[in-house]
Amino acid sequence: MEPAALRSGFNDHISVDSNGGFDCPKNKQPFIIGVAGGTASGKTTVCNQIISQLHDQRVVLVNQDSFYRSLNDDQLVNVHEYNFDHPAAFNTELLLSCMEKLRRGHPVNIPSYDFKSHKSIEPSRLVNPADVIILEGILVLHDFHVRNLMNMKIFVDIDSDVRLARRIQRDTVERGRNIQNVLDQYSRFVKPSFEEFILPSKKFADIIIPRGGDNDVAIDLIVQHILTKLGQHDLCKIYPNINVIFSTFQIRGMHTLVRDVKTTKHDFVFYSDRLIRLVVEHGLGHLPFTEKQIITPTGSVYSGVVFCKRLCGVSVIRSGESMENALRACCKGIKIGKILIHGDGKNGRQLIYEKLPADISSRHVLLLDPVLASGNSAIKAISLLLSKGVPETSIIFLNLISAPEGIHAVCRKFPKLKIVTSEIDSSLDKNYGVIPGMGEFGDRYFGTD
Ligand SMILES: Nc1ncnc2c1ncn2[C@@H]1O[C@H](COP(=O)(O)OP(=O)(O)O)[C@@H](O)[C@H]1O
Ligand SMILES: Nc1ccn([C@@H]2O[C@H](COP(=O)(O)O)[C@@H](O)[C@H]2O)c(=O)n1
Ligand SMILES: [Mg+2]
Repeated sequence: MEPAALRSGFNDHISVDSNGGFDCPKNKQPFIIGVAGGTASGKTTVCNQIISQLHDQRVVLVNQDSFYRSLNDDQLVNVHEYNFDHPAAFNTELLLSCMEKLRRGHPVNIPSYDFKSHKSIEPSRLVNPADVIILEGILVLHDFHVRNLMNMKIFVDIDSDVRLARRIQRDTVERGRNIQNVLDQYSRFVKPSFEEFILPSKKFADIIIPRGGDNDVAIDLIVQHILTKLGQHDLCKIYPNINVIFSTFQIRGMHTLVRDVKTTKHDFVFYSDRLIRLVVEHGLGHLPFTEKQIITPTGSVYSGVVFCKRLCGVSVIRSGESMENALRACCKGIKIGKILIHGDGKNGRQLIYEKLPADISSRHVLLLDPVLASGNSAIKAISLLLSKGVPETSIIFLNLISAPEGIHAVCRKFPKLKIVTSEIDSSLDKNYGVIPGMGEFGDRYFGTD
């Protein structure tokens, strides 16, 4: 098996501004999963099943229960009056600061909570940073700030009678309660708070698991999704609209050649063309299709699909023109428009020239530019397409390399378009050139350097 960095084709030393949230460039962003659901729905059970299937990954489980506020003496005397199912019962500030530290790659002490004494107890638990952090608890999808930390939100959904039966069983055996206590607490606090706070948070879930820990298929799908995300670049975890083509040694070899300053113009063009062709083919895979059955020469039925016909290319002059041949080779007779944007440095991009198909608003658009650097040119080009009536969802931006800065800029502004790239680089230099990059693509491709 290839190392993760090789599989995803990225360079590890990401450094992103404070908005991006990385303050520890060598640490990869963990994949954070929130698991909510009513009491005794099977949250802890589901999390343990996910963790056991992720065997050789670094995973930590954080329980919201650990952040219950300790009761004081007055509260302990009247413990039956206390609502443990209200958001105020938790120290959410402390939970947030612990999660934030873990997210930034720092170890953290998580309090230990005792359900019998209703207090935090010593020792606390030292939790080390991990690739996957699972936060589970009744209200983890209730608070906006907690929810915002998550890359994947799960709600465990189980019939309330089953939950009550399991809660009676668990609380009498494990939490030192008697049946009457459990039933009183349930009708007085647990059920009303479930209806007021927990159930409404279900709408924020990406995945709802019926039957909890009995749902092997759901757990298997979740594990597969996590494994896919772990093999991806951090930015793909943040922005689901980025697609980095699956890296192979062939692709790494081609990148090695086109990035090498010593590579001749002839080889640069040859290997760039090969990479461009792969990106174009991958991009075409994101277009819609319709199903079609045909008869083969053996008289058999083949259930296939028909390509999307309403599409066009738009190249950003001049480097984008290097991608036109590959697009023409894949899509016979495709219309290709052109945009010329001028501008130096970080700000100020000016549209100098445009020639676009008159009916572009009804077409899917493959926007061609081999390098996404600061994102300013891309934003100008995409804004022009939108002003022509092209829906954001109909734009696929194809490039060979992308800088994190450009990805942040484009994906934040246009969260519905797709970017298809072959590698994500480390950063931009002070002149807004991509690092490690491949130099001035247009000059190297057209031989004007
Ligand atoms: N699928 C299941 N079948 C039977 N018992 C279960 C199942 N899932 C959980 N339980 C039991 O129900 C109780 C509550 O489950 P738990 O995972 O602790 O729920 P939660 O964390 O949501 O409160 C526990 O005693 C657990 O062993
Ligand atoms: N001292 C406490 C603290 C919490 N509870 C109950 O625990 C439930 C949350 O834990 P789950 O594992 O069931 O999610 C919650 O419903 C509280 O009522 C308690 O009884 N005593
Ligand atoms: Mg639990």
